[in-house]
Amino acid sequence: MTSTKSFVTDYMNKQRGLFEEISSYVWNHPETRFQEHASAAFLANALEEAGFAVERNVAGIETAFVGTFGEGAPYIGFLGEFDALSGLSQEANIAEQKPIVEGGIGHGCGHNLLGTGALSSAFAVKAYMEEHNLPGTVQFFGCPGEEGGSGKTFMAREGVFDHLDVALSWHPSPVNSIMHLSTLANYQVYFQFKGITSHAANSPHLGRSALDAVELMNVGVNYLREHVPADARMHYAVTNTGGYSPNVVQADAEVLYLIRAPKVEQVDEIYKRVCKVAEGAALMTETKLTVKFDKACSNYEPNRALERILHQYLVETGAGSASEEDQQFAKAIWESLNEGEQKSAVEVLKGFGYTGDGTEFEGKYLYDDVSEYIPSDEVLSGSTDVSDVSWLVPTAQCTTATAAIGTPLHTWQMVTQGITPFAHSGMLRAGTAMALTAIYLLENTDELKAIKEEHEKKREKNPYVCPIPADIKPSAIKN
Ligand SMILES: Nc1ccc(C(=O)N[C@@H](CCC(=O)O)C(=O)O)cc1
Repeated sequence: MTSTKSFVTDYMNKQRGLFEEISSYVWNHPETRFQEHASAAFLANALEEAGFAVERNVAGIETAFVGTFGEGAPYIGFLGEFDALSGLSQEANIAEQKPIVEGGIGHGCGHNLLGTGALSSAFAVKAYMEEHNLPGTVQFFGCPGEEGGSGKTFMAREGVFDHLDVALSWHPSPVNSIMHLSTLANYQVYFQFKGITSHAANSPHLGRSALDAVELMNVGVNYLREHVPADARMHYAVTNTGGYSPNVVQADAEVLYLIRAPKVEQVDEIYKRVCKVAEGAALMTETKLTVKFDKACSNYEPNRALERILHQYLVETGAGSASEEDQQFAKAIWESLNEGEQKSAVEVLKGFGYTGDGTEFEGKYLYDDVSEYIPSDEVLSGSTDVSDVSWLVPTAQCTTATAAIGTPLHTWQMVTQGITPFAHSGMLRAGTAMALTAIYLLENTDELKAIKEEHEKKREKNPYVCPIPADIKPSAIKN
């Protein structure tokens, strides 16, 4: 074992209790986008107690913060998330669906681990820098509202990441791998229709139905679906149906669209066509349309030179080992998955960058290896606001096994596995691999050259333009 590796692993082992406490606190205080007040405060206070200078209210967002240690270049940033999802409240450590709060919030994407794992890297790098008098700056970015909010894209718009030399992050999953796939860019937009109320039986001819407009818009978009690129996605949620009275013509209705495609330009083209469909619906129903842009994010741009280094340290960190109890729980989780979920297990792993064919999982419920790194141009059918950072700064992400093979994101199974010893071990392996990568770059600043060259070559032809218009502010959701 190299002395750097033993320094970082010893640090993680000594501080494991603290990191488990932070991750468990965030898990126990699930909060949706831009309302993560308890989680953000807990993480920011932990940074301060560890000796970081903390700036709160970053980019005008109450739950965004940055912790900084050191001075001058190079600047290494760790990206941490901590938001949860509505409708996913779930008790911990049981293999059956059981909400803590009926209809409540839960950590269905493992962001309690994500934020704490990135924090553990920042802490370990600071400790190493102090011990070895290493110059440079390490920063932890507290990034709120990843789920449906694109917090980082708003932060990117305000220039929060501009000075960084590299950014590192990770995501909990069932596999140990580099996340080398690109992701879908997206726009999220509200379409609001305003009509005229009337008695639905007595004077229906006087009413103009906003709800009809929403329905007609959705029908129109469902026809449009055939005429967009195959990998584009258009989802919607009706966020206002106009009330609970069928005998009143609904004068106000609203639908929220999430439009995705591999490139921002494609999303923009589809968006303009969706707007035409909405205008058509307003014309048909004689209602007034208001389009309210909510948020957007770009597609992810991987940096292969940085990924290669992160992979090397992920391999060096290893896959760890699971206890008999971890194995038993993972088996019970696998058995709770339906046939479709079990059949999709390998596909789910491939989305996280796993490059094998799944044969080595025979008879296993927990992944016990580190996937080979074979970068590909494939696109993951999902989005992340890490993408906007990746356009500005060379960025790499790893993933570590924190859950049973087959566990899909955004499910109660993901929530219930969020604070197990196995999940915390995975979190600290990601923390270790990212910390080792950062220390390597701080000690070998020449290596930054190739990483930056790769980044700049892409940006020369295609500079970053923030996909969120300048006047749009982050918006929370009602729970
Ligand atoms: N490594 C991952 C990062 C994010 C996600 C994810 O589920 N993201 C949300 C983000 C949605 C949004 O951008 O609003 C999604 O795709 O629906 C999945 C894997």
